[in-house]
Amino acid sequence: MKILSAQQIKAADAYTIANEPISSIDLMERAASACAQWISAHFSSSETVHIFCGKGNNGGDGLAIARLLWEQDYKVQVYIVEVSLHATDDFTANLEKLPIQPQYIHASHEVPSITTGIVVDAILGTGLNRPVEGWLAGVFHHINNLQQQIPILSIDVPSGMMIDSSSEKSTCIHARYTLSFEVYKLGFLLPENAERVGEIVLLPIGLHPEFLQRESTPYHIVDAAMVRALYQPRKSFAHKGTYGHALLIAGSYGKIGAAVLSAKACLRSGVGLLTTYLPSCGYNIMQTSVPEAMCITDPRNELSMQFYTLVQEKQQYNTIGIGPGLGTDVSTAKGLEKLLLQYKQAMVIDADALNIISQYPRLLDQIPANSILTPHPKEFERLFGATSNQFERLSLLREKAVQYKLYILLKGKFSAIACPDGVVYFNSTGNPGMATGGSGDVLTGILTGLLAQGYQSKVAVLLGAYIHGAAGDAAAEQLSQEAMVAGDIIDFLGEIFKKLPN
Ligand SMILES: NC(=O)C1=CN([C@@H]2O[C@H](COP(=O)(O)OP(=O)(O)OC[C@H]3O[C@@H](n4cnc5c(N)ncnc54)[C@H](OP(=O)(O)O)[C@@H]3O)[C@@H](O)[C@H]2O)[C@H](O)CC1
Ligand SMILES: [K+]
Repeated sequence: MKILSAQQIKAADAYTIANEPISSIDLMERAASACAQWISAHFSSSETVHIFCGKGNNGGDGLAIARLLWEQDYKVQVYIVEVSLHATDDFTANLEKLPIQPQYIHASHEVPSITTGIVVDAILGTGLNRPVEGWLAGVFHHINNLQQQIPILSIDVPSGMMIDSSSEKSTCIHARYTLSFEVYKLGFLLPENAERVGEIVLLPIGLHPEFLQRESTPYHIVDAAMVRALYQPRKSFAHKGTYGHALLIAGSYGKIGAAVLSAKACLRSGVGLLTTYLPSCGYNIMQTSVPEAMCITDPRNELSMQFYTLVQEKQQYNTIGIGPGLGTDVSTAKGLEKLLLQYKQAMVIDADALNIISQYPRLLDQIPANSILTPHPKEFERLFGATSNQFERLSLLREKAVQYKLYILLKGKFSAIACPDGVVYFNSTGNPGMATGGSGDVLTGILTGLLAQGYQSKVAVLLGAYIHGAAGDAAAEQLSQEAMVAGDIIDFLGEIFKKLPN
């Protein structure tokens, strides 16, 4: 699914009006009725609905929602926040049709104290063109300070939030739900806005499919439909050689668990054969807990230069996953450098392997093209430097993926996957229960398994990120976000793979 900018959404609006064709006021009515329907499906008509409207089209939506809910016997209060002198035509048309008397607000102290019901925020939408400050910021603070039990529903966008740039300097409404039209907005997907958007509900409003199809954007969402199209069912005449041989280089004294989790996830993702390369202290643990994996050990407790020799001698590995629990010992760093000089196929690089690379940045140039890097935000910062906000970090992510011809998966609620062509995909699965030790090791295992069995890097990283999050969602559903651990993600992989065929 495409993510459009504010400008593109405006163009989609205009294209729909001209080519469906539909009048602008009827398109607003369609948007408002989608919201009113959602509200009536989720809140009883005994609730008073307090609707705050600006004077643009977002406010117009609010007025139309007010009328539609009033017609369904909701008690409705409308407050018009005088954000500007100018009102749009569709706002004015809906004001004329409003069956109740609105109250006007020109100062923050005029916000009523609301103790029951629900609040609808239709003050500002995608037309925001500067940070919210002054008395309007005061109005937003008043609304945000309403008692916790009063849900705030933002229409299209939480008022005050920029959708294409950072809103750190803007005062924003903090919504419990954002009822947004047709497409995800980029700002929703970045952590700086997590507290502002709340739960995102996408409501289709019939924007013209032709426009949505032909418009190009560097930002996309990985959804179930995309993943089903990427998935390749196994061939009926397959043998274990058909699905590749992966090498997983992982573990150090005290962190063999990371290697075990990664190895299990790799095997549960369909790899034909797996060899793990571990420090000798991990041998018994790996052979006992993952009997399906072959095991080669390094005599030291840290993985040393010897692992490069091993790869050099045995070129049969279809891919290599390196990093989980590895440690950053100097001998390991030397081994990694030698490995990068020798091995030229796409590989998966995670955790301490990334930390080593950030200590020796020259190694970035040695990483085979189309490899997959999976940093969390701190690792990303160590690798590529700090940025002043998350939109800038996103630009840097794209820039580095293009520069080094890599797939870089920046972990987060919506993990951002930047590709060598500069396109970014946001994963839509996963939950906070996955913020637990070992989740990343599981992801490395899945990605290594998919790459080894012949998926192209792009497919492997999109499919892998989605499956990882979906298995985490299934685990949380059954066990709770609190009680689930990383190993549970592996246990639910099968359930997700079963759902993939079209
Ligand atoms: N295609 C769709 O998805 C549809 C969207 N609809 C709704 O329309 C809004 C966008 O409406 P628009 O009129 O373009 O913009 P807003 O309502 O968000 O803003 C209106 C004016 O507010 C002023 N403004 C901007 N920033 C600030 C600020 N920081 N402080 C105060 N005022 C501000 C600005 O006017 P100025 O003259 O003051 O510059 C804006 O013009 C979209 O979000 C949907 O809700 C349609 O209803 C259906 C189709
Ligand atoms: K809004």
